[in-house]
Amino acid sequence: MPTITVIGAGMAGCSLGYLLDQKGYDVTIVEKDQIGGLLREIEFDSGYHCDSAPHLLFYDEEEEAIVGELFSEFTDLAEHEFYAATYPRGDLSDPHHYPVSKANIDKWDDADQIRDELDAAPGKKPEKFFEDYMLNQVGPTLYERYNKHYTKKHWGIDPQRITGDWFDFKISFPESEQEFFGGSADYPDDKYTDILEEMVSGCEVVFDGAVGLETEGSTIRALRTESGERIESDLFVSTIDPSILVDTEETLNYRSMIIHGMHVKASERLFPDHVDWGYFPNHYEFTRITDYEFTPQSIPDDEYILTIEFPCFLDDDIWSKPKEWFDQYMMDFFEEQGIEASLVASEARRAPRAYPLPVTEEIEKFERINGELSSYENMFNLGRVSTYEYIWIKDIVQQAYETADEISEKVDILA
Ligand SMILES: O=c1ccn([C@@H]2O[C@H](COP(=O)(O)OP(=O)(O)O[C@H]3O[C@@H]([C@H](O)CO)[C@H](O)[C@H]3O)[C@@H](O)[C@H]2O)c(=O)[nH]1
Repeated sequence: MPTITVIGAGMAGCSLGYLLDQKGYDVTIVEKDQIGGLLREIEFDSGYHCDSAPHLLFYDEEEEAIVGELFSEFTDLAEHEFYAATYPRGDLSDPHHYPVSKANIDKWDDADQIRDELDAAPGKKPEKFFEDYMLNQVGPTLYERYNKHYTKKHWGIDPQRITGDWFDFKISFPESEQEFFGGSADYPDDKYTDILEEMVSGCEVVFDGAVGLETEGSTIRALRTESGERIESDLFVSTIDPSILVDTEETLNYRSMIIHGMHVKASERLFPDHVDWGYFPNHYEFTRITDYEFTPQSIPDDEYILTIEFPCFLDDDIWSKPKEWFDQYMMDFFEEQGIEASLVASEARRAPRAYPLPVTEEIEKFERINGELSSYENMFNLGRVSTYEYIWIKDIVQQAYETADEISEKVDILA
């Protein structure tokens, strides 16, 4: 039986490791940090937990049921109707619907002008860049208030340059308030960390960082690691940044995220009762606050488990701020909002490669770097970081099933 080395133990590496182990292959997973990647829960000293951002399992039940089926092998899934709000004035007493709905228009003094702009806008049509796509649908005023600054803050790039195939999937403009993805999503009863650890229980997990490849012609012979090991294998699968593995002077940029987890005691809930998270397009350095009341843990009535997301690049000052800075930033926010809050526990989780950048130059750079990797006959890749695509858990699981099948075909050819 051929040996397979999977690089990275996040959602992509763990789901593939599980599927390959089920097929009876001898799988080694090489992970430089801990199993779970970005899905790993933040564990507070107070005994509570939350994932690092809301990682919802949303999928089309007809076309994409496989993600639900995979998770159901490890946990019960609770269906939940997720609602979001947005706070364009930065004021918690003034929630607007997210997805931004036409009903929000009445909240503005210049509602008539906004309606005129909507009438004049051409409506939804395919566009290469985010700004054009949004302006077509909502006109300049709504775009400015709800999308432009949020998008700039989230990605750190001028929205005029942001491209992608995700606009239609991520952005809608309904008549009135609706659930986040226009339908319910699942959330696991068990922790993601435990689920992913169970997924790889049949694989050998080596905790070491990958640093490069040892190759011979078009074949990879071994993975080289930080500790100086050579891990030989017949087949390799990467779920990590390709610039780490190939010999290149170029580095690939990702948008990083500090996800600040907080357990607070507070005088009131931040959002309306049915709302799970809030967006802050303007005014604050963070993009989104999530309230983890929907998780299966009993949190006292006046206590809240929150994550607050601060996007940045690795060379921005904020990336290296200590956790106390984020605590203070949020305590000031609560005070400004008239909420009396005290901190029970907190942790700042840092995700250096949270999002591939949806701009032409970076995508072209990725293609140059990844070109070398994909030229090796015994290398496969999947996952958001390694394919440099803004994809979600449902897509990663789909890729894992497809990669497992491709690997089986390859094994048959090798045999
Ligand atoms: O107020 C806003 C909010 C967003 N946008 C635009 O939408 C883009 C996507 O934002 P969002 O959907 O919040 O992005 P993200 O992928 O981080 O989060 C979603 O995915 C799941 C989860 O991470 C996967 O399970 C999460 O639950 C979702 O929120 C943004 O770039 C803006 O361009 C806006 O304009 N205004």
